[in-house]
Amino acid sequence: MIEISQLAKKFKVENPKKLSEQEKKDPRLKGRFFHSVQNVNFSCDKGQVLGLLGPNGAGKTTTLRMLSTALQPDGGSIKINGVDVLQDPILARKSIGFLSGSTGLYGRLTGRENIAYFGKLHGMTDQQITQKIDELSAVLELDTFLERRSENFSTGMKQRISIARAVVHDPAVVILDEPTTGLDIMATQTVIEFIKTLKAQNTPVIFSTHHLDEVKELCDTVTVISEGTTKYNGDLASFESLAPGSLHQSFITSIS
Ligand SMILES: Nc1ncnc2c1ncn2[C@@H]1O[C@H](COP(=O)(O)OP(=O)(O)OP(=O)(O)O)[C@@H](O)[C@H]1O
Repeated sequence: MIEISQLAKKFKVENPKKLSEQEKKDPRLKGRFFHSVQNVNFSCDKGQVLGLLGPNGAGKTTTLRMLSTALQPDGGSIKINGVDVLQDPILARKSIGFLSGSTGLYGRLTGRENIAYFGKLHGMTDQQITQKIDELSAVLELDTFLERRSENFSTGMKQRISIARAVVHDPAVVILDEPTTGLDIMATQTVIEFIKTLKAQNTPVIFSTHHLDEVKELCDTVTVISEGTTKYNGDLASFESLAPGSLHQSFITSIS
């Protein structure tokens, strides 16, 4: 179980001229600070998949980066099974598997070496790493490129290795920032099936997306954030019933 309460993060605006026109008008801009995340709340239980939705710039990536401990929050709490991970970053790194949109692979290493390197950082033995890579290779369909250097991988290959790398240590919670962005139909399906496998193993999964069809297929619960604030939290059926017709309409209703 992961519980996020009143999470907040502001950034100092070093050069106001560099802000986009939209950011200049955004109520989150207060003096020299841009309050990217102001009050985000949600929770995700064992065996649940939570879809994190929001318009561009809503604060989804900033929120997920705080959950992964890559960013230090200015306020709020993040608890895994009741333990505040901000008090114990080592526990957090052990407990959370995080796929970020920006971390690259080491091009000179093979797919297997990239995954194994992370396994070693987590203190796994060679035997544990080999066994886990075999398991992940089967579900993420890595076998045809696992032994190749990753420098020339396609977007889909890179993403599948990155996902394997994020979960090699069997984390208690998995957090995926836009896991299917830029992927073709086949690679998207592989990632969707992988999320279903995690769910079947009872691992809570939180993923951000702009694809409402993925939300319909995968999610038990939905959180919508806009301008750094949670606007909606609820199960998929309640989200669907926000507006008859389509999830698209439900999304619009939730942020308006
Ligand atoms: N390091 C930073 N310094 C200053 N502003 C930042 C920083 N990181 C994010 N922001 C700003 O915070 C806001 C939220 O960004 P964030 O990337 O979290 O949004 P998002 O919901 O993930 O958007 P998208 O759907 O486009 O990926 C944006 O206006 C962004 O420019």
